[in-house]
Amino acid sequence: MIAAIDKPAIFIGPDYRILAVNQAYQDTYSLSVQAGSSRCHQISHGSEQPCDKHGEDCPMQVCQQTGRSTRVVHVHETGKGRQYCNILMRPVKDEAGMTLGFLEVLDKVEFASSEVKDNKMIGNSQSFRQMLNSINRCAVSDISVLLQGETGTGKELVARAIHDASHRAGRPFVIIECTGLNESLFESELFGYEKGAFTGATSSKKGLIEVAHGGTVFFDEIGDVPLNLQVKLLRLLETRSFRAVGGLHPKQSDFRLVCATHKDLLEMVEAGQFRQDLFYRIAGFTVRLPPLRERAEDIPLLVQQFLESVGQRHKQFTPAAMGAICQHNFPGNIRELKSLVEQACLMTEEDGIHLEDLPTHVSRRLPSPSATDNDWTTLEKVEGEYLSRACQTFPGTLDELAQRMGVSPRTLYRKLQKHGLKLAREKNRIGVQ
Ligand SMILES: Nc1ncnc2c1ncn2[C@@H]1O[C@H](COP(=O)(O)OP(=O)(O)OP(=O)(O)O)[C@@H](O)[C@H]1O
Repeated sequence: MIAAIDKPAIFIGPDYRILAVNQAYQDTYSLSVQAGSSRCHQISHGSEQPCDKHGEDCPMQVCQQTGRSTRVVHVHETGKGRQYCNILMRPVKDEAGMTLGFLEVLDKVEFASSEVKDNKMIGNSQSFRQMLNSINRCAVSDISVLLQGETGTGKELVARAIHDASHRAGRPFVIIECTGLNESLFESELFGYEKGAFTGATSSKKGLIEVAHGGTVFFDEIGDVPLNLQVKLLRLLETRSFRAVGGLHPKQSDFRLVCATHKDLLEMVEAGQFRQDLFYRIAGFTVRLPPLRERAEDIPLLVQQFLESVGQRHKQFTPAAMGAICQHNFPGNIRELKSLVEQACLMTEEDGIHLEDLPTHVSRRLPSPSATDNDWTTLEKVEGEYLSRACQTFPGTLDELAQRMGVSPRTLYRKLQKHGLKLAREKNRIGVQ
């Protein structure tokens, strides 16, 4: 029966001994499995100790405690190096309800890595693994997913990973940027238009929703959709049907919905800024993306990844420089770290990157305010003052300033709007991609 499973699979006893194994499992690991004597942790972790003895949750113990199936993401030592695996562990019982053993079935996680690897989501920390677990759980179904995380935490990357791990992988992945959406953009970009629908519509154009048919639509910054458009969005999500501008007949599109936000949507619902019915429609399953400061142990790995991605793998940060980076709190998260590494590489011709090569806000930690009440100020005020100075003095475009600050242009645009600021040189328009 185990040979009939088309994924790597084993059947194990309560003493971790592998009692049956299929070929796909044998092919995954460099060590050969001796059914009846090899133990699962020896093969998958190269360890004489069960997983829980070296810091990972043992899925078999969870099954024993709960009597139910469980899923967990582990790093396994495969024939191709260390690889993330999504493990399904299922207790197998006899007619009397006695547990005979446990069936373990593996899915290799292709979109993430615990080592430096091109085009993968990199990380090793507990919070990163929890996020992978959530991604794996929701990717296989068609449930609507809400990605909740600060700017630069990788929401777009996760949305793509969910799409790539789903049955829709071969179909389009369409991004709709909600910041700056107004009524006319919403209709023409999302639903398309017919020839002659308005001045300038010299030919008909398909909307993004139609283009996405069979695939995934990613609404980025869904919290920025104005209230008047939320009703239209809700109608689209409920019926999956729409009408092109100037079109007579409704069209249908079959798409999977993934949304992202850095805002607290429930708070917005309470404040009357976000429709409750829309919230429940989009938040079928929520994935939380941890900020970089919560996964600081991943910083050295990510730094190495970014050095490689700019072709500078021979360069190394000195321990003092790496120490300063690890202590920085990264409001722009992974995007900020990436641009920090790129900038630091430009600052030195040598292989060693020193503390002095880092921007001063990273190399010199700000003195903390003393304990007297008068010394404290709000972050909002500091942010406003900093941005106001930047707007007055920065000679480049909004895109360039955003890169310097380690945030996306959209985030910077939002922040400038919030503080009522404008960059004199700014010429870029932000809208639907
Ligand atoms: N785990 C990761 N490993 C490697 N690179 C990552 C990881 N997560 C994010 N990145 C990189 O960080 C940058 C920011 O990621 P992304 O654009 O997905 O963030 P975001 O949360 O959508 O940002 P925003 O809210 O500002 O739109 C990208 O260059 C992305 O490739």
